[in-house]
Amino acid sequence: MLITLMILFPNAKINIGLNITERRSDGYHNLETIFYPINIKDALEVVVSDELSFNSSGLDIPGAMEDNLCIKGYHLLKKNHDLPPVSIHLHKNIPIGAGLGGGSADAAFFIRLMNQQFKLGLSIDQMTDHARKLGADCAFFIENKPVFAFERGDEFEPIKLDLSNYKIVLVMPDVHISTAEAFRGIKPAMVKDSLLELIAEPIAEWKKYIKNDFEVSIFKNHAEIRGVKAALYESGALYAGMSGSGASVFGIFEQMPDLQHLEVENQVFYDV
Ligand SMILES: C[C@@](CO)(OP(=O)(O)O)[C@H](O)COP(=O)(O)OP(=O)(O)OC[C@H]1O[C@@H](n2ccc(N)nc2=O)[C@H](O)[C@@H]1O
Ligand SMILES: Nc1ncnc2c1ncn2[C@@H]1O[C@H](COP(=O)(O)OP(=O)(O)O)[C@@H](O)[C@H]1O
Repeated sequence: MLITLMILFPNAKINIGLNITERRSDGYHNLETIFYPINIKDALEVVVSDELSFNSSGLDIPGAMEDNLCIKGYHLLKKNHDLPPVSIHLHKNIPIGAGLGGGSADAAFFIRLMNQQFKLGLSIDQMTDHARKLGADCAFFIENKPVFAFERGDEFEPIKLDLSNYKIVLVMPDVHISTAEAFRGIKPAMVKDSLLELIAEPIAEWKKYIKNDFEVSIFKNHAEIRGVKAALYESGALYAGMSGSGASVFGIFEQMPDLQHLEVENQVFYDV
């Protein structure tokens, strides 16, 4: 039997700023945010097989196999394409319930992998359309480049933002927050200055203007997450903020920091 094997490495993202501007009639919210890819990765392997299967190693993924976003991606593509059964293996390394979009990244990379492997002929726009059906931030991971995102967070404008000369440190407190839970604490409000303009300011200025609307309610209920952000600023961050709906918090530094202000139970990813 011919075994066809392919492996991709889905990466996480951070949100630099997040304004939740309006409640929509479809149950979602309009928002604006900057998505920036970071270097924390899963490993996703797909092998042609006799039947569709999914298994994982690494971090435990909550939910049944059918709930996994890779399997949902398979069924979505199968509606329009003649696909063979595949066996999917995911090594999970991106923290879950962290605001890092790990599940969405897996699904988007799965679509890319299937498109390539089975020559489905899907354009970037067609893959992006498929991805946004699986989750609002899934669409970002098709192109996986820094963007200003708006509407449900699934419409994009590319931005020129390169943080490769800085050190990004990501801290994952021992708390997991679901996106739906985080939205329950939100009162949407329009903004005076768009993030698209603010992000062009020098990084050292960002802390004066750029905020994440989820922080207000999440910090009220989880003082430890607020503490992580404070510790990152005490350690010299030019900018620090919670990513997405939390619970991870990142700091952008000029040099690798000494994180002595941080509680030891937090998991730290250096230079992501
Ligand atoms: C809000 C963000 C910002 O990055 O949070 P994170 O998940 O990254 O933390 C994302 O866009 C999330 O994307 P994703 O996690 O794919 O969201 P989905 O699965 O589509 O939605 C989960 C739930 O969040 C709420 N939701 C999500 C996106 C949005 N623009 N408005 C919403 O109200 C809805 O209640 C929805 O049922
Ligand atoms: N491949 C996957 N990896 C992680 N979580 C997944 C995956 N597929 C489905 N999920 C579900 O999505 C939920 C949140 O996923 P994740 O994208 O990691 O969090 P966040 O939205 O905070 O970035 C998990 O609780 C899990 O039930």
